[in-house]
This record gives sequence, C-alpha cells and structure tokens, in this order.
Amino acid sequence: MKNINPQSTHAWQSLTAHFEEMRHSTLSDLFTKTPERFEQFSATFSDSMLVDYSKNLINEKTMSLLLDLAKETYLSDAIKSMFQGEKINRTEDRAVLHVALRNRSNNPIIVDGKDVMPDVNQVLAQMKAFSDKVISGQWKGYTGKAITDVVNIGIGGSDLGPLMVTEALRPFKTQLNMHFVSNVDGTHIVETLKKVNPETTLFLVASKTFTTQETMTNAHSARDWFLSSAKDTAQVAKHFVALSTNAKEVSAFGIDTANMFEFWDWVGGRYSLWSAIGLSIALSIGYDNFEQLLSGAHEMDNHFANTPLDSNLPVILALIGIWYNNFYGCETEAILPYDQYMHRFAAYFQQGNMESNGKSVDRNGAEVTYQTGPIIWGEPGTNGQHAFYQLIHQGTKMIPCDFIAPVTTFNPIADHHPKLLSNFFAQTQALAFGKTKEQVLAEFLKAGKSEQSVADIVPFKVFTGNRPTNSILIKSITPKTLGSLIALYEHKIFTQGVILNIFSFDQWGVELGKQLANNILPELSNNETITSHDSSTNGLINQFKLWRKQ
Ligand SMILES: O=P(O)(O)OC[C@H]1O[C@](O)(CO)[C@@H](O)[C@@H]1O
Repeated sequence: MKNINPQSTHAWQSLTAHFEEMRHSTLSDLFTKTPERFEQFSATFSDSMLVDYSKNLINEKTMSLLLDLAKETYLSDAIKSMFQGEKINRTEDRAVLHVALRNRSNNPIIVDGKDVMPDVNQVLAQMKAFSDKVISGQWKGYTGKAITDVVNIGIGGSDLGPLMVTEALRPFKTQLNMHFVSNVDGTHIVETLKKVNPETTLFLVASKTFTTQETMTNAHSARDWFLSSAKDTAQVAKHFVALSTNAKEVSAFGIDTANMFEFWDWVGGRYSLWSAIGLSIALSIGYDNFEQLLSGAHEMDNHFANTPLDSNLPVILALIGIWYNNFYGCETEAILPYDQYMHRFAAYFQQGNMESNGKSVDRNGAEVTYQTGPIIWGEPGTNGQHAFYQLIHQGTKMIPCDFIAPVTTFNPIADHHPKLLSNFFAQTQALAFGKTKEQVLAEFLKAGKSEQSVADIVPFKVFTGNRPTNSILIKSITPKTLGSLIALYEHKIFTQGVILNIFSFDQWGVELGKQLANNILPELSNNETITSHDSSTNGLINQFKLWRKQ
C-alpha cells in the first residue's frame, strides 16, 4: 500500500473547489435538473439488494472527482494487497484476511509462504461437526442431558458480531437459547446465570488473545458457578469450549485444546464473526445457515475485488462518506435499520468503523491534518423517529444516514410491515426535500386559517430538507443477504482507511485505558488514601473508598 496524503492529490484540490460549487445546491434542484437521477445513482446487487444513493448532495462531477481521489491514493492496488494476504496491518505486522474465512471458491491465499485455506476449511469442518452434535442433542452435559443454552463469553469483536448476527437471523433459529455476556460488571454474568442450568449449559469462551480482562474474569466466574454444581473439574470439558488464537492461554485456563476452535492473527477482532468466533452463530442458526452467511459475504468480496471502482458499491458508499466527512464537515453517520431483528447492527458497526478508522496518525507516522473516521450511531426505525430524528430533520447538524429495510418480513401480522416501510420511504423523502414556508402556509390556508393568524408558527414548521441519505432495500434478511450487507460495510471502512492514509486494522487507542486500570486495580484493594495520581483521579478513588466503607 502506498502512503499518499489525500490532501496532496489533485483530486482533493479539485474536490475542495467543487465543494464551493456544490455547497449551495439542493437535492430538490438536483432531482429537478436530472429526472433520471435514480437510474444514475442506484445499483442492485445479486438481485437481492438495491442501493439507492441518489438522495446525496452529489452530481456526476462529484463522483468523478471522488473516483479520481480513489485512483490517486491507489485504492485498487490496496484492494489487491488485502486479498493477496500482504501484511497491510503494518503496525502489527499482520495480513488482513477476513476474506479468506469466507473464501468459498477456495482459491489459495498465501501468508508467509503457506496457503491458509486448508486450516480455514479444517476449522469450518470442526465447527460443523460440533454444532451438529450440540443441536441434535448428541453432545451431552455432565449428567447426560442435552444442551439447551449456550453462553458466549466475549467482548468487542468477540461479542458484538455474533450477537448482532444471531439477533438479525432469529427467524432461522435452532432450539438452543443463546446468551451473550460481555461486560466485566458482575451484573451481566450473574443475571445470565440466573436463567440457565449448569447441567444443560455450554459456555463458549470467545477471545482472540485469551487475555482480555473482562472475558477472562467472566469465564472464571462461569467456571466457578459450574463447578459449584458439577464438583468435578473433569466435567469442564463437556461445558466449556474456547474460540481463540492462543492455545497456551486456553490450556492455562483449563480447557482441553481438543475443545478449542482456532483462528489466526490475520483475523482482526472486529472482523472475526466469520471465524471460529462465529461458533455461537452456527449453534444459533445451524451450520448450513452459517455457511450461507459466508457465501453472501464472499459474493460481496468478489464484487469488491473485481468490479471497476465506478460501479463498486463499497467504494461508492465510502467515497460519498468521505465527501460528507472531509468536505461538508459532517462528524457523524447514522445507520438506521427498519428491521427490529437488526437492532444491534449500528452498534456492531460502531466498533467496526470507529475502532478501525478512529486514528489521527497517518501511515507515515505523521499527525493527520484532515478528519478521519466518522462517529457511527443509530437505532432501528421507527423507534428512532420518536427519539432523535427531530435533530436530523431540523437540527443544525448535517447527519448523513443509511436507511436499511427488508421487502419481506418474517412476521406478516396485520398491516405492520406496510406501515413500517411507508415510514422508511417517507423519511428519506422528508429529509431530502423538506417542506418550504410556502407549503406550510398553503396547508394552513387549506385548513381555513388566515395567513396573519399563523405567521408566528410558520417558521417552526419549515423543513429545510437537503439532508442526505442512502437507502438499502433488501429482498429479505437471510443469512446470505446479511453476509453481503456486512461485507459491504466492512469494505466501505477499508476503502475509507486506504484513502485517508491510516492503518485500519490496529487498535492501539484501547491500550492506555487498560494499562491505567491495571495500575489502579491494586490500589482499590485497601483503604489507604491515594495521592499518586492527578487530583481528580485521586479525589474520585478516595471518595469511592470512603463510601465503600460506609
Ligand atoms: O477477542 P479478544 O482478544 O478478547 O479482544 C476483544 C476486543 O478487544 C479489543 O482488542 C480492544 O477493545 C477489540 O479489538 C477486540 O475485539
């Protein structure tokens, strides 16, 4: 990967000038000028997904300059480097190969002179055999009963992905009850253990490093709880398996490495749901459905790797994101799924995007002089409409939004789905075109009010519009289409990282807090007054100690 400062490119200079032309354009004007705008700025993927990006503040020139930016920053070469297993995660000296985990065409991918595919396929076979056994009831607990409940203990990428997918694919569920414990707050594990029976519960200890404080603390508490019933450490093997890259720590914890599902350092935590970390997904929806998820992602991988940049969906979405982030000065992006099952989708990509592109040092080690990754947030529609959409519609900030909705529902009760979808369609329309003062007034006049009597209220009812959105319409949320959708967002993040000249696959920013917490933890074990920190930290710790004593 070449380390090009995006601001040094011709395209960046041209985009800066072009922004001055565009900043006063409105979506209404853009749509009026080009009636075929939808055809021009939308595309379908695999006959199951429609991406409409026409309600953005872009024209042909914008897209052409953004594509120049992608070319000048050697995006195509970077995509090749990732798929070929080059060590593009340079600060950790690792390849970035979540694409190998779902490489259903099985073509060799070489890392350090070795094809990784045989190992990938071997772990998939192990996951299939294990999940089949547990789902069929063949795998027995220590009293001979079949497993009814699965508790995934993990955090960050070892939690958010499996949790999001198992929720999104609930209509495909097996009979197993799934639970996810992530927080080191004892409440999380305690409340979960209240719901399960040690005789019929399987714990998946999911941790790439197997050293993460939260996960190891929860795993030890789960094991203690289990042993208080089973009374025999030999029974742990029937109830605890590990999903990890660290065989040494797995054995040290007391899990037989025969019950370990391996993955590799070239799988980033936040890109790991496709790996052994996805075992909870395979248990929740069955292995065949898990494989469909991989296939959907693989299809998007092929699209990303082989499609020219100007019709490459992850690239297009990434470029539009850069347009708002770096030229319009938007700080956040909202992801708004109109699908209750997808209620963790935004939270998942909050980690995906913010841990990947929340960097301020470029690939040369210099401080950046431009904005990098956006703040990601969101909630499902229609709930968000009754909470924060007020600010999106009429606030002072421009918040580009992605609206996502399925055409069909798994719960076709009464007219819920048409109502849901009418909101999905209406919201992007309202955001784009707003309501003028004249329209507000006309409505009042039609209702028999005089212009004079409503003059005071009119300004509050005006919607400026011009608020950009993408709409992603999906035939149905299935394992396959969800796989494609996740991969679409993953590659969008990759593309933005390449263009913004940052390393998207490390996460040094999480280390300092961990280190300082490790320093503070022993200080909490006694009642001595602390003086070694700044006055705020000392004050907080000492008040904690005082109130704890009372
Ligand atoms: O799987 P592990 O090693 O327990 O790490 C969990 C999470 O912690 C992080 O390293 C930092 O928060 C994430 O990147 C990762 O997903």
